[in-house]
Amino acid sequence: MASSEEDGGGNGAVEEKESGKRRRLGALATAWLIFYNVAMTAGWLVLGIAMVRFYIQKGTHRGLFRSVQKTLKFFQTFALLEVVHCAVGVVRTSVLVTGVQVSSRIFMVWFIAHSIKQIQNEESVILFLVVWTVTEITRYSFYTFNLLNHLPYFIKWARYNFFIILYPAGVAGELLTIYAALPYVKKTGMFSLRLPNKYNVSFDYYYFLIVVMFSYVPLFPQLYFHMLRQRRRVLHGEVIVEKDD
Ligand SMILES: CCCCCCCCCCCCC[C@@H](O)CC(=O)SCCNC(=O)CCNC(=O)[C@H](O)C(C)(C)COP(=O)(O)OP(=O)(O)OC[C@H]1O[C@@H](n2cnc3c(N)ncnc32)[C@H](O)[C@@H]1OP(=O)(O)O
Repeated sequence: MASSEEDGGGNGAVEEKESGKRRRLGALATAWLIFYNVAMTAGWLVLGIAMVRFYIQKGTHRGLFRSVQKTLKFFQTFALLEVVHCAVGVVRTSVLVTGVQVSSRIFMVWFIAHSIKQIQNEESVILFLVVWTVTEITRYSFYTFNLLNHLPYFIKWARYNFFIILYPAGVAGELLTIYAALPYVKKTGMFSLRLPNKYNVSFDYYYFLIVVMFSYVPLFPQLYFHMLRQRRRVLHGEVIVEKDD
């Protein structure tokens, strides 16, 4: 059942502050954000439906990534605009938090799943694909309805509760996928630069991937706690003082 904010889902002072912010956001920026969020909701919905149809028709996850990869690559890469939105001040979100979130996704899509065909049928790939899809359908529909000032409470609730389980599940899917890629990367030496070479620099993608895996340890809790703070602010009306980047 959908009840809107106006039905009493929110808190008076917070709503007044929100609508003040919204007024300051120019009409053009709002129109762009509505277009962007509708397009992204539609894109991730198409991806979700394609995954369900694939699984029903084939009865296996093997080949699923291959069949949806074009849609995934397009919409996940399009999400780079989110960093631009923060940077130019169209949305009031930290460039750093959004940048880490988006760059880790882009990295997974292009430098892992796209580049290493041998791991595309891993269950962990399906795990992060399903998790991302549920997250993004919820998140972009939340932004869309919010901008239209008709936010059904269950979408708001889903946006600020699903992540509690989905975030660790997505991270598990991503880390297991990188882990599965390690033997192939080590064997082939892909994306690596060995000495001697004319630039006199060496780079080992295998060790780079290990560093990326370890970087989840300090970075993921920051994103998770950021979302927990947003949850308290939006669902319980707590005033949170955020540090500027
Ligand atoms: C080069 C190699 C790099 C490797 C790096 C390795 C390190 C990796 C560590 C990190 C791991 C991340 C793994 C991740 O991929 C796993 C998953 O995603 S699993 C799925 C679960 N995930 C989630 O639920 C999080 C999804 N992501 C997000 O929600 C955002 O990206 C995040 C930036 C985290 C959210 O923060 P934000 O502050 O934006 O939250 P809000 O939604 O509350 O928004 C704040 C205000 O901004 C307004 N806003 C934001 N975006 C829009 C938009 N598109 N349209 C309109 N309005 C927008 C929003 O309404 C809020 O406004 P207000 O303050 O007025 O209420």
